[in-house]
Amino acid sequence: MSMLREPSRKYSPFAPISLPDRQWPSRTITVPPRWLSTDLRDGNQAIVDPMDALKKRRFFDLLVDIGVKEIEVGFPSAGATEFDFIRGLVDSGSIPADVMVQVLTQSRQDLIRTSFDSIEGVHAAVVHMYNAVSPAWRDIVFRMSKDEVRQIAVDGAKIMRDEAAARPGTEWHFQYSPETFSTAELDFSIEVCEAVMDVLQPTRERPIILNLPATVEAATPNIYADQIEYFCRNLPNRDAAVISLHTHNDRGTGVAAAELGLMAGADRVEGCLFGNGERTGNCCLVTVALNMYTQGIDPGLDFSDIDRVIETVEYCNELPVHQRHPYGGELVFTAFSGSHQDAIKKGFSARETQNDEAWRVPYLPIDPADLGRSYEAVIRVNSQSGKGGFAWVLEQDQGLKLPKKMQADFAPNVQRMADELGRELNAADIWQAFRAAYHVQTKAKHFQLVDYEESRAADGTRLFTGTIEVAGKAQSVSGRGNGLISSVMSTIRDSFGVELEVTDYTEHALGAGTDANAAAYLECRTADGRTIWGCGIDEDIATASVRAVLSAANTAVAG
Ligand SMILES: CC(=O)SCCNC(=O)CCNC(=O)[C@H](O)C(C)(C)COP(=O)(O)OP(=O)(O)OC[C@H]1O[C@@H](n2cnc3c(N)ncnc32)[C@H](O)[C@@H]1OP(=O)(O)O
Ligand SMILES: CC(C)C(=O)C(=O)O
Repeated sequence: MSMLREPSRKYSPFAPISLPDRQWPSRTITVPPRWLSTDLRDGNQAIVDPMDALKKRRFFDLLVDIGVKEIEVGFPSAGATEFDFIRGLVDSGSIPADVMVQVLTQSRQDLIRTSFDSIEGVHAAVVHMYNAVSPAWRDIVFRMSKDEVRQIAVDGAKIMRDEAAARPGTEWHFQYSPETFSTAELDFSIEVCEAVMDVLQPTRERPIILNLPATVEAATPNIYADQIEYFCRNLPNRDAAVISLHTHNDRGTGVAAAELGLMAGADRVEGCLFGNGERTGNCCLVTVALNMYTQGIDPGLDFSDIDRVIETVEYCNELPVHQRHPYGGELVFTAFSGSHQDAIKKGFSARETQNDEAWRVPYLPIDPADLGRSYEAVIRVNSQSGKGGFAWVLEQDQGLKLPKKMQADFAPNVQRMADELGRELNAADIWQAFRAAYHVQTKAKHFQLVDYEESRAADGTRLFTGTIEVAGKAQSVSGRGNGLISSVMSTIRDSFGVELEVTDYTEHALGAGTDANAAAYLECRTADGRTIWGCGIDEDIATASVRAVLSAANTAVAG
């Protein structure tokens, strides 16, 4: 058994929809749809251990917190766990006034009645009935003709109508799904939906929800969009229907299909958080909503603390959210590769100076902070990384803003370490390597500042007088120069024979959160023509510069 050389003998291409004047390709999404979460139903029916009441309640509360206003809470006729949970939600008054719950049922009298029983008494509810309408299901599952399949829907609709009429305490809404819509003949789907509408008599003011599922995703998403546009254009009494999308992800394009379906005229999207659901899952509501957000549209769903959402979803589904899942995955805001890191770091620096709200950071489609993510993990370092990577980590972790040329000087140390260790380098690895390379806050083999004083002579020159430990032995030393740095340079030249010429110097204050207040960086040329760097960190900026000279001197003698 293996893949066929001629797969066309087994699989046929999906026939295109004849819609030459299709409008959806030139439309854009400008308003959010109505959202329905089916996490507690389609999501729940697809996991190994369906949620118990506690998990369902935790998930329900999360959905309410996020701002979902339509929640499919289960399949009440499936069994006592489902029924009791739903009944409990209603009886405990836990359903907010602006949230409408929905329950799913097959088109069978006993199941429909049980479904009404489960939510009767709630302020408003949607009873959602389905039956499959496409050829394979008609022929194989039901062994029924088109007329008989249409009749299943009509019979169920009548039961729904009568049950609702007999239970006046709730504002009942109806939803019908021609299951397997995406693989059914379009005109037949319309015919069945029309027959259901004839029974339920929806109006513009009290519309029916017609949910058009890609129960199994079987074609490219443009085909689904054609199907939705065709359906919307040819459904009689379209104004009395809310067109809802329910896409699965068998081809990996469930989100794309939902988006194109909205462009094609739909009003509502059903799905699950992070795409849980049958087989490859349902359309991911987080992705569709945040895709809109990145186009400047408020989706009406709040993912400001996306990690909390993930935590609850993973707990309830007992499934991990993939590390590369759009917007939520642990790695989706992380760059390991050098050129990405370089561009991202420049993007963040540009934001500091531009004072501009518009988001323009290369490689990041959304500001991680909008989702409650910190910038620290945006850049991580391994053997694929470049200067921007460790420079970012040192800046985030230690507040150090290394000059570009010093980054180049330090880079080989990081690359060597990453290659040797063969793993990601964490902030502590990089900091330790930096301290070792530049003799910072470490017991240097050669020169160690103990204390010093600086005084000004009558001629304006500066006198450095201090104690420096040399290989563990304290030595009193002094030197004169035009400024503090040059007086220290003279000292180490005269006292220790280390001749350095300063070619570059920068300093900056360190942000809150570190013990030290200032960092100084010094580029020097040695007598034998080498370019070396020193770094000094101290509470006091002047002392930081002295330390930077000694750091360079240590490097010079270390060779
Ligand atoms: C695409 C979707 O996700 S649809 C939702 C699917 N979700 C679930 O099935 C989860 C909950 N389901 C359950 O707990 C059970 O399936 C129940 C309680 C609904 C029904 O259980 P049972 O009656 O024991 O079995 P089962 O689901 O296999 O029913 C099959 C029968 O229902 C018929 N049937 C299937 N779907 C429908 C429908 N939508 N409307 C009417 N009849 C249907 C089948 O043709 C079959 O009839 P047959 O026995 O004459 O061959
Ligand atoms: C019940 C329907 C909407 C369904 O879950 C599907 O077709 O995937």
